[in-house]
Amino acid sequence: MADEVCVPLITNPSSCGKREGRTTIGIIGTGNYAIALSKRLTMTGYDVIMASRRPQMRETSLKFFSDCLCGVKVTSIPECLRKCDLIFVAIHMEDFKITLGNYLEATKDKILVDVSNREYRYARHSNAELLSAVLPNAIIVKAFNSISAYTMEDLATSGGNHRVFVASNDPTARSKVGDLAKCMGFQVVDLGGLKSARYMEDFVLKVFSHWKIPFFLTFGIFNLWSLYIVYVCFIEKSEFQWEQVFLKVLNKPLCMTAITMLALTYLPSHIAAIYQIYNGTKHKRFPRYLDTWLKSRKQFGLITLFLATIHAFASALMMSPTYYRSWYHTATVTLPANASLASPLVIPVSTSWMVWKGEAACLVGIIAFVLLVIVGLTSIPSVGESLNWSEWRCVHSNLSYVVLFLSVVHVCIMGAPGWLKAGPAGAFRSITFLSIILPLIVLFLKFIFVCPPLRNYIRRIRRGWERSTISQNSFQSDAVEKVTVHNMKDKLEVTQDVPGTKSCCCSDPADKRLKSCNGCKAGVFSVAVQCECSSL
Ligand SMILES: NC(=O)C1=CN([C@@H]2O[C@H](COP(=O)(O)OP(=O)(O)OC[C@H]3O[C@@H](n4cnc5c(N)ncnc54)[C@H](OP(=O)(O)O)[C@@H]3O)[C@@H](O)[C@H]2O)C=CC1
Ligand SMILES: [Fe+3]
Repeated sequence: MADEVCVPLITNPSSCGKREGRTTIGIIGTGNYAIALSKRLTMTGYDVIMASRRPQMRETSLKFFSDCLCGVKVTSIPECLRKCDLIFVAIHMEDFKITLGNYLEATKDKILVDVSNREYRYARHSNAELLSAVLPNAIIVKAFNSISAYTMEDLATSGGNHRVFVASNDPTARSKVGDLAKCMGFQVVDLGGLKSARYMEDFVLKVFSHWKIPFFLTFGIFNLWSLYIVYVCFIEKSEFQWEQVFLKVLNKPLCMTAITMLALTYLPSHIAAIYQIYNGTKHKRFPRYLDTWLKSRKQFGLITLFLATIHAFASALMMSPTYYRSWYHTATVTLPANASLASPLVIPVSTSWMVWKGEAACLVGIIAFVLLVIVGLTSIPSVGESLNWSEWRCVHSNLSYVVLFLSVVHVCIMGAPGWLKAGPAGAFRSITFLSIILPLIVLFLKFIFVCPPLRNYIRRIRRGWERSTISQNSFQSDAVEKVTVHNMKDKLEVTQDVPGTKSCCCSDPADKRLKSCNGCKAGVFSVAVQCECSSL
C-alpha cells in the first residue's frame, strides 16, 4: 500500500475540522450509499465532499439524520468536480445523463468511480460504459458495486463480502481506486478493462446461481427414490399404512438421497482424474458439465448435510420397537392352556433392548453424521481459512471418504440381513442395496486412484508433466534418425532413412498438443509418407 495514498485513521474525534493537507474525495449523490461511503472514507482518514443538486437542503437534512458525518461538506456538483480529482458517482444509472450530462468539460481527466447496479441482468452495455458514453472526457472506473451500504458503513461487524472488484481502461486510475479500496479495508480484485463491468453488474444480480443445478438434481433424485419406495412399500408389499408416509416412509428416500448426493459430491474428482489420464495432461479443459459439477461440489455436500440432518432427527424420533421391529429383541409371552385354548399360546413381544444390528447401525450412523458435520463446518469460509492446506485436504480428501464409507456400512448393517433372506434376486431390488451401488463405485475409484501406480501417474500429471511432451523429447533426442515433421491439419509428413520401427510425433494445430502417430510402421521411409495422428 502506498504511503501517500493511505492516510492515517482518525483516532481523535477532536481532529475533525483540522484536516489540512489530506486527500479530498468527492461523492456525487447524497443517498444511502453516498452516506455510507462518506462515513467509511471519513473513518479511513479522507476529507469528503458530497455533491447534491440541492446542497443547502441536503446539508441540513444530513446533519439531522447522521451524527457521524462531521467535517463532510455538501456542495453543488460543479464545485465538487472542481475540488476533487477522484469522485464517486453514487446516483442511479437512469440519472446519469440528466444529472451529469452538462459537465463534459468539468469532468475532463477526472477519475469517476461508478458504483451503480442494474435491476436486470444481461444488458447489452454496463452502467459504467453508459457513464463513459455520457462523460467521454472522464476516466471511468467501475468498483464497489458488490459492497452493500451496510457493509460499507460497518466493515468490522457486518460480516458481508469484503472483496472489491475494480475495472477500468486506465491502469493508473484502476490502481489508484484499488489502493483507496485497500485503505478502506477491502480486498481488491483487478478485473482489467471496463468491459468487465458487465460481469461485475451481472454478478450481483445472480440469485443462488451455484445452487440451481444441485437443488434440481436433489429434487429429481429424491422423487425417483420416493416413487420406488412407494411402489415397493405400498404397491408390491403393502408393508406400511398411508398415515406413516410423512415420517417413516419419507425417511427412507431422505437417507437414500443423502447417500447418493454424498457419492455425487466425490464422483466428479474421479471423472476428472480419468479425463486427465486419458488426455495425458492437466492443461486440457474439462467438458462443461464436469466443470460445472466440480464447481458445485460444495453445494452438493451442504445439501447432503441438510438431508442427513433431517434423516438423523426423523430416525431419532422413531427410535422404538414399533417402528424398527427388527432392531429390537423379542420376548415371548405364553398364555397357559385353559377352557378356550387347547394348548398354551405363545405371543412374541418386542422389548426395548436393541439387537446388535440396531446398536451397530445407530453407532455407525451417529459417527458418520458427526464427521459429516465436521466436514460441513470446514466449508464455512471463516473455519476453512483457519486450516492450513494439509489440514483442509485431510478433511476434504480423507475424512469425507470416511463419511462415505461409514454411510455405506450404516446402510449395509440395516440391509444385509434382509438381502441374505431375500436371496440374490430380492437383494438386487432392495432399496438399501440399490442406494449403495453409486457410493461403492466412488469408493472403488478412490481405492484405485490411491494405489501407487495410478496415484503416482496422476500426481505427475497434476504437477505439470505431459505425456505428449515426453514422447516429443524422446523423439528429438534420437539423433541418428532424420525425421522431419510438418504439422499440417493433423497430418504428418515423415522422411526417414533408417530401417526399423519408429513411433513418430506430430502436433495437432487445433489443440496445440503433441499426439502420437500410428501411421509410421516398420519399413524404410525413403520418401515422404503421410500418416494419421491420434491421441495416446
Ligand atoms: N444502497 C446500496 O446498498 C448500494 C447502492 N449502490 C448504487 O449506488 C447508487 C446510489 O444508491 P442509493 O444511495 O441507495 O440511492 P438513493 O436513492 O438513496 O440516492 C440516490 C441519490 O442520487 C441523487 N440524484 C442525482 N441525480 C438525481 C436524479 N436525477 N433523480 C434522483 N436522484 C438523483 C440524489 O441526491 P440529491 O437529491 O442530493 O442530488 C439521491 O440522494 C445506485 O446506483 C446504486 O445502484 C451500489 C451498491 C450498494
Ligand atoms: Fe440411516
